[in-house]
Amino acid sequence: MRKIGVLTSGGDAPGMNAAIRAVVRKSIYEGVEVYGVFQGYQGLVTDNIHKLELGDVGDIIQRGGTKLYSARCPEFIEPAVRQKAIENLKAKGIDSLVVIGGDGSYRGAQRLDEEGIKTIGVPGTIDNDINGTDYTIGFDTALNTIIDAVDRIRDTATSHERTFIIEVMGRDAGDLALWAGVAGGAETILIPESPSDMKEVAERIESGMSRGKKHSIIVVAEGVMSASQCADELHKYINVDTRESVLGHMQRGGKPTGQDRVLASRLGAFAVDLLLDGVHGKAVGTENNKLSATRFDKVFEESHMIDEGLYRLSRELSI
Ligand SMILES: Nc1ncnc2c1ncn2[C@@H]1O[C@H](COP(=O)(O)OP(=O)(O)O)[C@@H](O)[C@H]1O
Ligand SMILES: O=P(O)(O)OC[C@H]1O[C@](O)(COP(=O)(O)O)[C@@H](O)[C@@H]1O
Ligand SMILES: [Mg+2]
Repeated sequence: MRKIGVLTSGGDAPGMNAAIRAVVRKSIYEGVEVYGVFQGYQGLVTDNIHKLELGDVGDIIQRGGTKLYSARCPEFIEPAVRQKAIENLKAKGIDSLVVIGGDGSYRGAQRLDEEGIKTIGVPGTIDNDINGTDYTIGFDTALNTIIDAVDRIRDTATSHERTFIIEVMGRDAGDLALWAGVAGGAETILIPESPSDMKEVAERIESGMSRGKKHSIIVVAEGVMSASQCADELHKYINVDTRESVLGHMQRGGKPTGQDRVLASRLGAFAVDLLLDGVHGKAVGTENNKLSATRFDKVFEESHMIDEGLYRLSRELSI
């Protein structure tokens, strides 16, 4: 009988639990034993690996975070450390692994696959910074959390006639900032993929003020600069009353949206299907809403791109 392991790694993302549930239930449905690795790659190394049953993943589809816990395990880049992980898996007869995580986790997954554990990656990160999928699990939930925050901040921005600078997560990617900025009607969106000139930002705010506009919302991706740096930069060109809001980890938690639950369920089950068909060394995703699988080396070939058309639109709609 084949045995499949499953782990979550890197930053937790809403919908990871739904993905774990899908991997576990689909494996058992197919007559395969499934093992949960607790604490990501760290748990592989410390042998924190336990058999899971149907009931172990009951009542989690609606929960944020990850029942298997997550970790960042920098030492996993060392071949000797990974060897220990592989020995732990093989000792339990586990030859296949589903890694639910982000781009960093995929690097570890690729290494494990090359070193003899048949591995499939499932994209779980709020950042939406992975090639080979239209969306990552957790992005939609984080996006909606940010939109809610922007809407609330807008009330105060309007009432007090202030400029608000809202810093959002995304690591080196601007997707969360771009999508939340468009959906929240931000006047300015600053993303790493398209460097902005702060003088021009100040001029746009000034031109809005000359038309009678009294408040302004700037959404800045953490990959560009912090909210306080952004305020300092802005004040070099314009004298406006600013307030900064760093949304932080509230963006990462919370109940997954329907989109994220469905995406996670589809991708988790697909990962099991692929392993049972003998496919490995790939990451699953959806492209144009169809299930897809992309070799890890292809996923890493190019850096993640934002939707240029959406960025252009954001500029056109926020004059
Ligand atoms: N080059 C690499 N080789 C092996 N493992 C890696 C590599 N890069 C990252 N990892 C593992 O993946 C983990 C998660 O990566 P990280 O970038 O923190 O999060 P995410 O997977 O969400 O992007 C790291 O803590 C490390 O254990
Ligand atoms: O929780 P930490 O370790 O402070 O990390 C913060 C980072 O994690 C994220 O929330 C998610 O990133 P990953 O999915 O790559 O782990 C980033 O947006 C952010 O930069
Ligand atoms: Mg990442």
